[in-house]
Amino acid sequence: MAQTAVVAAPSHVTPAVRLDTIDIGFPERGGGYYRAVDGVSLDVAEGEFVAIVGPTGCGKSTLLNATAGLLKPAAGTVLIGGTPLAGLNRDAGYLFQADALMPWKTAIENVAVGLEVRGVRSAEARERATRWLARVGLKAFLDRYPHQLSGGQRKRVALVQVLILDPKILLMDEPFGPLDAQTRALMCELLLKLWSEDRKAVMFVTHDLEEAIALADRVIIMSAGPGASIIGDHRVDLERPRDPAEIRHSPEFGRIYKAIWQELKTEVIKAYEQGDQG
Ligand SMILES: Nc1ncnc2c1ncn2[C@@H]1O[C@H](COP(=O)(O)OP(=O)(O)OP(=O)(O)O)[C@@H](O)[C@H]1O
Repeated sequence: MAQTAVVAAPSHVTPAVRLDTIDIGFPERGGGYYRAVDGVSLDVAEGEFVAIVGPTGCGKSTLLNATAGLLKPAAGTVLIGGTPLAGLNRDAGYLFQADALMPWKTAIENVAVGLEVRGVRSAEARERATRWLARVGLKAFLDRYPHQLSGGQRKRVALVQVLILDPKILLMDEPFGPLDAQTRALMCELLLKLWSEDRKAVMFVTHDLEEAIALADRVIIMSAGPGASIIGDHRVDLERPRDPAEIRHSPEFGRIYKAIWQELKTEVIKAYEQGDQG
């Protein structure tokens, strides 16, 4: 581990998320078993923004799925606010690469529906959805259907669809992956703005190391699978509030990037070599 590495939060503070020595695997065709992640421990403090990077197929999504309660580890425990997770994680909001907008509902309906399902009156749900959509610059697009919105606009709707439910934990899996570079930069800026107004614990999976450093308080590096584990844990001590586009030009950013990339590169090469052999 590099010098910038940090250890878990002090033991007297209950983390928002604790992955305690978890193993996760999948049955393979023909009766085998693929051990995806092996002995992973990770604490995410309340209000902390943690980015997870690692070579393709190493198990980043698998870790998020376990934290969401969508996957049960073969061994180890997922603790949410100190309580072992059983079933779905109701404290978490999940944003995937592909958004979960319903094509037959307008932007406002897509955002309000989550509140309505929780018993909020329709008029109030719509009022709150309007406020949220206005916060992300979509007040003029309330009645548009998803196919009438740009990729970036749809992503903003998807983001507020999750945030309106006020989850304590935000799980984001390559959320800006399909967007063009400029839209992606604007989404990063928007995400940091919203997060700084109401700090949630965030686990953010990305392939983009620059994005990880620009956004996060800590960057976690996973090794190549099978049996992937955490091999690096770097604190990102860049000032906040940050402009995620501007901060990339600072010398401190360059130093952090270099330290993390040195570790990550080795794993990326390993994963490619395994792919070539496979
Ligand atoms: N349902 C499943 N059944 C069998 N194998 C699976 C399943 N889900 C994931 N895997 C395997 O587990 C490993 C980890 O997958 P995962 O999607 O978590 O990786 P990742 O790091 O998120 O990948 P990427 O960066 O490419 O999105 C991969 O080898 C994948 O093929």
